[in-house]
Amino acid sequence: MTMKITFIGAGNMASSLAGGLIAKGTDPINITLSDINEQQLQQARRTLQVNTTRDNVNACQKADVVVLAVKPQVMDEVLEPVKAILQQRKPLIISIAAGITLGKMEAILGAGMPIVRCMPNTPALVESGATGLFANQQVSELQREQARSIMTAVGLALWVDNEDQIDAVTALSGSGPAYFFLVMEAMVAAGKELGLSEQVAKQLTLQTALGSAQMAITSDVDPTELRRRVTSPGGTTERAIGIMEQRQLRDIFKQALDGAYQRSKELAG
Ligand SMILES: NC(=O)C1=CN([C@@H]2O[C@H](COP(=O)(O)OP(=O)(O)OC[C@H]3O[C@@H](n4cnc5c(N)ncnc54)[C@H](OP(=O)(O)O)[C@@H]3O)[C@@H](O)[C@H]2O)C=CC1
Ligand SMILES: O=C(O)[C@@H]1CCC=N1
Repeated sequence: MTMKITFIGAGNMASSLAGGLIAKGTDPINITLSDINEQQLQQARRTLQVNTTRDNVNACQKADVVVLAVKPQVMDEVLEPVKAILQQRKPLIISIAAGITLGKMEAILGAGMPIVRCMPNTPALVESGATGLFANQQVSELQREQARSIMTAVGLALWVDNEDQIDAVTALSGSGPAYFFLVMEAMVAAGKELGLSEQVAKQLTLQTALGSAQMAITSDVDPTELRRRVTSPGGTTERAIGIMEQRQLRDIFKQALDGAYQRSKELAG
């Protein structure tokens, strides 16, 4: 379906999403990126050949879909100046901002606006993103399909059952890439301690992460069983996993995700 899409905010996430859409066949002529930062816009023009502007109101003039891709902390100041044009035209609004609730956006923009709140993640940049979406009552079936197709262009996109679950998605897959990167950092450092060069430790770590994710995704077997198959009785993995369990790794993840979930709630302001 041909639609004109405007991104307000042309940072990491907007350029990943726009890049994914273009890779999947959207003509860059139908994409506009609006930002206060000229450097971001220059880069977008150079790498994506999209339309760019520093005028958010102008960027909303012809859009069928407006993606809000600014930091949660500036959402109020971004929405106030565009609210009249959005009210007049009622495009589909898709917010990717962490924590900003539908209620908050409806309160600023006024009633009757179709809004999808969603949470993608940075692997969208390599078309391997994971996104949770939730729509308000004003979003039509066609608009639901538009929102889903935008997010599917950069990876997996799943509707969740209620808005609260978007905060859970934020804690799980929104922030999730950082958890895996931390594990990679820790494994490379530990490999170095055991005498491997940085380069070898890094290559082996990254390939192991990729292989494990590919196995878990492509196999019918769940991660618990896949782990069991690596863990020979009395072997090396058993020793390592035993230490992780003893150090309460599961509890650390539980607390960490809970912290991210609470922070998502706080960001609503
Ligand atoms: N990074 C991530 O992993 C994820 C982020 N998100 C959400 O996506 C949103 C964007 O994040 P991200 O792309 O990382 O952030 P970035 O900081 O990379 O991009 C935001 C852009 O918005 C610009 N901006 C600030 N004020 C305005 C304004 N008034 N009008 C237009 N543009 C403006 C910023 O300019 P300047 O830099 O000059 O301030 C910046 O270029 C956030 O709300 C975040 O919660 C969602 C999922 C994952
Ligand atoms: O850390 C953040 O607040 C954003 C949202 C999810 C990933 N990055």
